Amino acid sequence: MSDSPLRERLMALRDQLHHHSYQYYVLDAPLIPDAEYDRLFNELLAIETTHPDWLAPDSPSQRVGAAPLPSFSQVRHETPMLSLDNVFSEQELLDFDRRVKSRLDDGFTLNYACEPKLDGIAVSLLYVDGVLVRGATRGDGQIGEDITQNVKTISSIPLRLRGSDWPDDLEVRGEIYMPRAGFERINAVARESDAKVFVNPRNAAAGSLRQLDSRITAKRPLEMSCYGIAQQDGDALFTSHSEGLQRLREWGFLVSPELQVVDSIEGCVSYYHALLQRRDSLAYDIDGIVFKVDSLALQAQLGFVSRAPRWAIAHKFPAQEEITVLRDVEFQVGRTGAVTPVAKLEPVFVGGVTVSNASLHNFDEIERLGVMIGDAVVVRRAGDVIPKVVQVVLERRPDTASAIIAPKYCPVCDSPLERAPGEAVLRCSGGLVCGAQRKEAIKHFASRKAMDIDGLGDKLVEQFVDAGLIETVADLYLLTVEKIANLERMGQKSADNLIAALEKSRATTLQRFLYSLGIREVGEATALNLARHFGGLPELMAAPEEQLIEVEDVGPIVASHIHAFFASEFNRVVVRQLSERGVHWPSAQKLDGEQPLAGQTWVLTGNLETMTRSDAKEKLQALGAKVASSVSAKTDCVAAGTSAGSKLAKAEALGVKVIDEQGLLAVFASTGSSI
Ligand SMILES: NC(=O)c1ccc[n+]([C@@H]2O[C@H](COP(=O)([O-])OP(=O)(O)OC[C@H]3O[C@@H](n4cnc5c(N)ncnc54)[C@H](O)[C@@H]3O)[C@@H](O)[C@H]2O)c1
Ligand SMILES: [Zn+2]
Repeated sequence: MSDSPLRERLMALRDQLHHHSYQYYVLDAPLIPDAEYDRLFNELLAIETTHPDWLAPDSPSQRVGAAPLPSFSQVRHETPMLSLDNVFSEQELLDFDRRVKSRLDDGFTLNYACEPKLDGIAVSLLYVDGVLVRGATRGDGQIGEDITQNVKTISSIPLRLRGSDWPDDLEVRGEIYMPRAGFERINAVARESDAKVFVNPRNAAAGSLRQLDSRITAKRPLEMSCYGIAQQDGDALFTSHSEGLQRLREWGFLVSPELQVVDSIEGCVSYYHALLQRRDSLAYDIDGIVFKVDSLALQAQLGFVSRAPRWAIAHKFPAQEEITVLRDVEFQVGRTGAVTPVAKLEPVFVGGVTVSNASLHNFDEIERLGVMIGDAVVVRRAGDVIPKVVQVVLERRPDTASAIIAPKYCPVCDSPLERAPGEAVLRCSGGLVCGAQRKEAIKHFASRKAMDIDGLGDKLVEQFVDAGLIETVADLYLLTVEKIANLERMGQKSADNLIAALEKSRATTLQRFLYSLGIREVGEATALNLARHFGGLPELMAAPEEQLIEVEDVGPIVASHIHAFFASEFNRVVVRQLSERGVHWPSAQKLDGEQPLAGQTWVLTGNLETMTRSDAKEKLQALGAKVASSVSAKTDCVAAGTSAGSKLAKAEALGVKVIDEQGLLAVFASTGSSI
């Protein structure tokens, strides 16, 4: 390459890096992942190293951070706040060690302090006479932002120092960060309320800290870990960096418990590997390790270059966020029928593994991200959580990008998908017909509070389904000892027991049976209410939604789930087969015997003296009656208190039986029900 295209590249890199620094440092709105920024930065460094004459004072390589936001008051740092040089390989780390040694006068003892490199934002705290007087961001290294009110809200920052041996003026430096759990929590809340979702914990920490209203900062889960003291002229309180950190601990600061001092670069290498191993299990994000020459005298010999000290180096970990291309979106059906969009990615190495699938949560998330097929996206894999698409790199969207279309039918069973109003999740309406939901449906059917089939655990259900012995819950009642005795881990005795348990489970109650069908949002309590209300299955299956809503605790959503379940031909067949294969329960008549008012519809109106309307309603329901809110020809009885109005009139017009409060009390008394 001739000089001029290379110089053009250099200029383009400078422009890009300036732009991305501004987005990252000033606006807290990075457009690309750090790994991409680092690649561009290193490319710039490489060009500037081979062409030192092209170096310019305003090159990103010569600068720290970016200018502070004008909305904050400015703070001038007495001692500049610098950045750190990075290395990405062991070889480069060894080179650093050689450079350090070559610059030191003979006869030195070289120890390194090793610390995690927390991924947050650099902050300076100023204490005068032991009292916190100022907090500031790094800004461009010379001038930062005054965030005193905000740092005061962070509980790990002492407002007053402990002990008494601190210097009159003390400037402490450290990193304010957001632990991962707190980050997940505030993002979950933000998603619910359609507020700003942060890309990563570092971005969340920066956005939370640089608030003009400190009450917002106070609500954010921030911490500060301290890693240094700005050097003051003359006063030598201690001789090493690690000793200084020890003092900071005594004065009440949080200093990383991972701090270690080693006596060789080999020690640094082992420290790096040990912490990299534990990276996922730490409570916060770290993006590498910082190694510092421990002796303050040796640090002074080494000094600084424009943007970083010569006595420290950051050894970066593999990136937890990378840029890749979204090739396609696939839809997976989970065990509850929830359909999740899964991003199919150009394979990319991120968070220590090669990732080719990532979660997109649901359609709300797809809309929030504004992501399209073909987009360049940022994938994040941190901790042990599944990789996620967290951002679209809009500036790299190709012309060919295409919208992600929500499927209308289940990719597994072809049943229509539905999305309840206000819900982000698409669901397969197939119920038992859906292969994806089948195993879970059968496990639920067999469980203790459902059909209570003793011995039919999750493993066995999977085995039966995988062996093709059963497809639906009704098939369970076609199993025989001969069919199952030869299965792996089964044997004659277990087979006998299981068939006996199946036989026993045939006699059940309507409530259990309804619960066991696994209709969405029909738990035990709702199943009981349904059984009481309708008395029999045919009545329930025939009930329109308006009638279902009359059942206690059944709202429009549950009613629509129940209705949809029984509207499915497949489900109706399974229910019929279950009945044909011997599943039964006491009939409504029998229930009538237990519940004196079963099958009756009552209406309450007017004011009652001796009880509240809701007490009366509960009592009637306990006796088996359905309590409706309006009178019709089907109403069996109206209990009218004083000042009853239109309902009473209607009852009289229709010739429906009417009783007063005394009459109602008499009914309760005669049924042995007390109030
Ligand atoms: N995505 C983007 O668009 C974009 C833009 C600009 C910068 N960046 C990222 O920002 C980083 C560069 O920023 P930088 O100049 O702050 O440098 P840096 O983060 O690489 O290193 C210096 C910083 O490390 C921090 N640090 C954490 N633990 C420390 C410890 N124990 N001792 C000393 N310092 C510690 C301090 O805040 C210090 O200022 C890179 O990772 C880069 O990718 C990204
Ligand atoms: Zn399905």
